[in-house]
Amino acid sequence: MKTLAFFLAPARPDRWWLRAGAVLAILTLLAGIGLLSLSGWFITAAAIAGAAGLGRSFNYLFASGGVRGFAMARTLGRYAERLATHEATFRILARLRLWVFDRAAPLVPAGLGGMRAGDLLSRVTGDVDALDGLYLRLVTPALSALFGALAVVLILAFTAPAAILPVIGLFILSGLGLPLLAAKLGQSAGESVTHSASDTRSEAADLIAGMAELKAYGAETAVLSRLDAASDSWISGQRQLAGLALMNTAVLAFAGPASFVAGFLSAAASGASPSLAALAGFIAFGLFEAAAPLVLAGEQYGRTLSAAKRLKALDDLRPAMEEPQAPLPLPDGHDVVFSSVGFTYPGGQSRPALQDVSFTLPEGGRVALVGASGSGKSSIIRLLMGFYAPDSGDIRLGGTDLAALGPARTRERLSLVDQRADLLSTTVRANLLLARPDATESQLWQALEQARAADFVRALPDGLLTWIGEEGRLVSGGQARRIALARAFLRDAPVMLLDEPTEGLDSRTEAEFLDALDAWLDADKRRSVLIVTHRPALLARAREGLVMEHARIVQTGSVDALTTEDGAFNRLFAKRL
Ligand SMILES: Nc1ncnc2c1ncn2[C@@H]1O[C@H](COP(=O)(O)OP(=O)(O)OP(=O)(O)O)[C@@H](O)[C@H]1O
Repeated sequence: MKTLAFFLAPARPDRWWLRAGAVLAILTLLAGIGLLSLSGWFITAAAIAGAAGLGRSFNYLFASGGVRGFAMARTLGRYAERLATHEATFRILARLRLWVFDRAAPLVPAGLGGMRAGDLLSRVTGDVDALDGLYLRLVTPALSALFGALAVVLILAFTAPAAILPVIGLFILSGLGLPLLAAKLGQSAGESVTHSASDTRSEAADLIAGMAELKAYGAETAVLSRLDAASDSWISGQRQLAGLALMNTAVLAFAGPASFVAGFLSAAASGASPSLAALAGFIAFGLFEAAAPLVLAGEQYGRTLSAAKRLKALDDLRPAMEEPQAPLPLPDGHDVVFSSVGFTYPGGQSRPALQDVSFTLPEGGRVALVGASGSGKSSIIRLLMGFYAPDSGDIRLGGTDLAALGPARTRERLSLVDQRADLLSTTVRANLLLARPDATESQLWQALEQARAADFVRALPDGLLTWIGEEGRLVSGGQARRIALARAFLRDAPVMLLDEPTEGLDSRTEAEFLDALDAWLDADKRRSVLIVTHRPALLARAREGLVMEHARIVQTGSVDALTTEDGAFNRLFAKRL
């Protein structure tokens, strides 16, 4: 219950829609009770009056007007209630989706807190949707059932008091007992539906993302069989819930008339006239309408609760580096200083990724970071980008500790291009605008010119508006890298971080990429670059070199000096340069 209560808070901004929905639901229920009881009483009384020959003295007009009034109120009320509650629910769910995204986004650089991408997708879609059970089927129907029951007690107190106990007793059984039973019986099936839906999406996402590799190794059968198992379990959970729904429908179909009989007989037994006994019976039958949505809420309870738990779990995950409460303003300078930085990946091997790492990337500096695979080069970039926080030592930008600036502010001064050149599956233009949403057309073309990408973008079928495919698969690796570089130029942050940016490119494309970079650096002498590389061509463009071995910086100096010294650098590069 605490978990569900947590999700009432996001409903606050739409509380007036919910309240309007609840009031309309109560009015609709009362109109339904009025319609059934008045028409039941009217028919019985008219029949008795007719049989006794009192037809003319009976007030048909009053009763038939009332029946029409209630019928119209009920129809209009139901329509307006659906509008209000659905409006509220869709607004709340839209806000919840953003809430999930806001919780997940800071986790992304450090790996989604152990979640799979499909699992996150399932939380944003299926789990958020399942919470409609809370707003639509639990809160409003429970309120209307409560008020409906109170109104019925009041009416019966004046008409057939003896019927109060059996009618309310039966209503408690069907409106509280049955939903609780349904919740108990449906809990494990509901949980299974939530989890297996997520597993199915995760397996499907993995299958699609890795289709080429899986096909190449003939390994798709294993993933397909996991997908089959997850989807079988999803279907079986849904089948159990459908079975439960069927059973509840049957019980409800029996309980409705039973309420009528209980109301009628108890009123008649206490000496009420046949028309008043019929009134009591139909009141009980009308009130019974409020029980059905509660039973549905009970059926869905397991699913709603497990979805709420999975969403709440996101709130408990903390990003590896949190934003400070009050981030300091960005300093004027942007020299980067690592001082005795130590870092071990959370949940990774206990071996540190960085140990006692100290170096400076001064304004205007061009520093290459080299070292064997796994020595810790990319970890330096990840810490500087604020994806993780150092365990010891500190990192400063323009003299201010990154912890005090926070990752978001720090990144305003940094641009990152790595070998994956992460491009979104959208147009060239939209990819560029990520770096500067208000960039003009001419600024976009200028950045493309700078990155030596303008010619091929012009030659694309729709130019800037060409869709570049999933993760940029419809452009070549070199073109994708140059679009990413143009994006970094457009951002115009003074510190450029390049992680193996030309890996996999031929030497001509690599030279074009580096010429573009050189021209950008030369245009403002305060611009600096840190290049992680194994490639001699990139080293030639750097002035300083840092050599890493086993998580430590073991050698520093100008690239020329490093090539002549007998040390770690030469062990890595001497043969290649
Ligand atoms: N997300 C992670 N979780 C746990 N350990 C990690 C993670 N990323 C890297 N490591 C470990 O940290 C160490 C340094 O990795 P890092 O990626 O910084 O090396 P690198 O020098 O950039 O290697 P490469 O040249 O192959 O990219 C390695 O031992 C690696 O296994």
